[in-house]
Amino acid sequence: MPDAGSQPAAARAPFGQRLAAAMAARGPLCAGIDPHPSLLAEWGLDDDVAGLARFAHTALEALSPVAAALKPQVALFERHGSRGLAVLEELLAGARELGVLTIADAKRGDIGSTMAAYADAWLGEGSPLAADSVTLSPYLGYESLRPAIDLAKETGRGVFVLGLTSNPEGASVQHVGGDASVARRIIEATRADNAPDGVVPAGGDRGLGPVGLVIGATVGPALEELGIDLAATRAPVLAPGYGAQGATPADMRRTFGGAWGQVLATSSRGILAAGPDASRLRSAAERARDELA
Ligand SMILES: O=c1ccn([C@@H]2O[C@H](COP(=O)(O)O)[C@@H](O)[C@H]2O)c(=O)[nH]1
Repeated sequence: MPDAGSQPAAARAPFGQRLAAAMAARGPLCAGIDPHPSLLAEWGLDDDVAGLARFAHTALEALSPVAAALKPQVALFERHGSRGLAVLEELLAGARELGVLTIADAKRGDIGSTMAAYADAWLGEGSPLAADSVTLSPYLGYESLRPAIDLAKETGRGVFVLGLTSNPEGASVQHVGGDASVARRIIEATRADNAPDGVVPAGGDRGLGPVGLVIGATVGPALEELGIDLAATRAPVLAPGYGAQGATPADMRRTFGGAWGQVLATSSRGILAAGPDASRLRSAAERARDELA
């Protein structure tokens, strides 16, 4: 595989430390790069590979200085075929050069043997699609994700496992069962993986580990209702739902309570609607970052 120009794994600090440093320096905003057909049209671009490349380049240059991380939505590159994925590779390489962390929102999940191939693609040294982290779906069981979790730890990268998603349909699977809910089991499973040297810390220690969680900003009181102690997991929390899906900073502070320091709020359409002008795009991201902080 061609080398993607990344640092050797040995020289890379653990993902949790790198993310915490980025959040301390730039605030708790992750800017989503979601080139929806409707946004391409609003930006005066064609829904083709050239339009996609222009969109990705503009978003990268405008948003990198103000976001702790960028989150390209993989599906919106995949819909352009192999040339769309080539644009994503260029975007990931550009983010590395600009020193901004990336979260490939691919939501991968499969039996362990296939999961190892997904891990190689999104987290492997020298893979052209390697990002700093990738989103994973635990529907086949948390342990089926092991190859990706282990590779993330080895390479100083991270994963974000779907816990409580922001869409209204998620509750019918994730919230059922109270204390024994799927969401609670998945979320609690991250705790052991985020414990340094296998020691599970007492609640209150906020040093972030490599295994993050996706918890929607829209889930309201679900964490409390399901008896979930997010702070004890030391998981970085990627929170979609802020912006276009309606959650406000006040909603998020109520939802995440004492775990707020772990939360990286992500917004895509809410920021991207300000394009294509790069300075307006950057201002929209700055406003989002400031109201979150
Ligand atoms: O529970 C989830 C998991 C992932 N997402 C993704 O986040 C962005 C949200 O985009 P907005 O335009 O800010 O609504 C998008 O890429 C989703 O696929 C999510 O929304 N909810």
